[in-house]
Amino acid sequence: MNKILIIDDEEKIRALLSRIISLEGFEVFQSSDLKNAKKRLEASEIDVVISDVKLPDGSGVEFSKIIKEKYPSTEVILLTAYGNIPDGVQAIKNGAFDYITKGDDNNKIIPLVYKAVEKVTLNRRLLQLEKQLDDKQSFDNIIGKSKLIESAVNSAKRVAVTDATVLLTGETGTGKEVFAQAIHNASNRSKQNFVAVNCSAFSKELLENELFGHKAGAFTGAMKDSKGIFEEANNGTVFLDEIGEMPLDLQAKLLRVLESGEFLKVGDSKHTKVNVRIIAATNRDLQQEIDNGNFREDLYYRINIFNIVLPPLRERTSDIENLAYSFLKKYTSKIGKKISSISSDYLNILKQHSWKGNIRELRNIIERSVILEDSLELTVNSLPFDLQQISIAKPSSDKTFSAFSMASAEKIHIQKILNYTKGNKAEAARLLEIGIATLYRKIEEYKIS
Ligand SMILES: Nc1ncnc2c1ncn2[C@@H]1O[C@H](COP(=O)(O)OP(=O)(O)OP(=O)(O)O)[C@@H](O)[C@H]1O
Repeated sequence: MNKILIIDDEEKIRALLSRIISLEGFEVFQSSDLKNAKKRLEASEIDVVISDVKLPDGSGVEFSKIIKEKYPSTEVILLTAYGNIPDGVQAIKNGAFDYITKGDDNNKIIPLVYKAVEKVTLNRRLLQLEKQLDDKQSFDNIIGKSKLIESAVNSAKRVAVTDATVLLTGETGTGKEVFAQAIHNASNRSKQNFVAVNCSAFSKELLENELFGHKAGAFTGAMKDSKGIFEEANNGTVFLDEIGEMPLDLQAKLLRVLESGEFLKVGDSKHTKVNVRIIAATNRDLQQEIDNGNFREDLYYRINIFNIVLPPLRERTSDIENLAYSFLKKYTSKIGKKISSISSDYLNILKQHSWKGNIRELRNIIERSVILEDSLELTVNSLPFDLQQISIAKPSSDKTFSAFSMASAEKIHIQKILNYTKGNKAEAARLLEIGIATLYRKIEEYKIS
């Protein structure tokens, strides 16, 4: 339901406008001043603001500028006083959609609100398309030269040009969505929509509505027919992320779409037919989910026609440096910093970390470092504290040992005790229950300063 905010300090005008606008099926919010209006705008996505010019805490004309800067998709209609055209003109210069004269143009309000709402829908669609262009993924953007990733890319390229259903499996952040988009963009459907839905992000009812859409009157608030993702993506690709989380009865409906291309919108009695390619992804073991009774076996065989396994980052550490440099380039240009290299200590730590969040985690760590780093090189200091701890155990040039060896554990322990005793070696030897000569020998061996 579209949301309209009315800002006017005259209660009668607010109530009148609110009544006629809500009768059209819009959700209306009211505010008597700019302070509360700002709070309302922050609380939920408002489509159209109808604002008086003279308000107790400022001018509606100035406020339209602020709204357009902060919420570019929202449209503003100004209510100007009779004969005060300059206010209206200035408001339009500030980005307002239009203005109407208070009390004089009541019959113009509803048509104008409809036009403004239509413009908001266009604004949002445009923003979404711009975002898609920005994020346009192709196989060229997939970074990695390791055997595992190269084999995944080769399989994906080969299946892209067919119309086969693809199942992408891999831990979170391994690039399943990136691969899905690259497959779509390399397919014959690339000029059509690619629509992604995360099956774990909705309740059963909402997911059904999201996927299949609804007929007007299907439930309270369903004022108009609405298209679901399958209709939006007609002739294109639907990406079903986290398919393992889909409720069982929706799985049955999905199976029907896969088999016949048909589905029922919520509240509809007629089937809708579409032509979509499905790419599904999961980080779950679907075989296990079948055994546990959470996933339909027939659906599994229908989607598991071509499976591509995306490797976790810890199994392709040779790609970490390239990925890190590519994120460094991205974030230095975004944030406007001139950091051009990454220290070898920093890279060593990246190679030893376990990367449970995979590439997404690596991307976030580099972004954080670029923000925090004061020098022209990414250094260990800009890493989160838990990663910095790995540096204590980094391989030394004279004597190499892994982060998990007894030697490195011993070195870390001795270092901690010496820190605790503030460098007092006799006290440290006592706490470590070793002789002072042994402690000196170990300090030298491990090059502890
Ligand atoms: N090979 C790659 N090269 C460059 N960037 C990548 C690569 N793979 C993934 N990324 C980046 O990593 C982040 C996570 O990728 P993506 O969302 O595709 O992962 P996912 O497996 O779908 O995660 P989830 O299971 O949590 O949905 C994105 O920012 C993406 O751009």
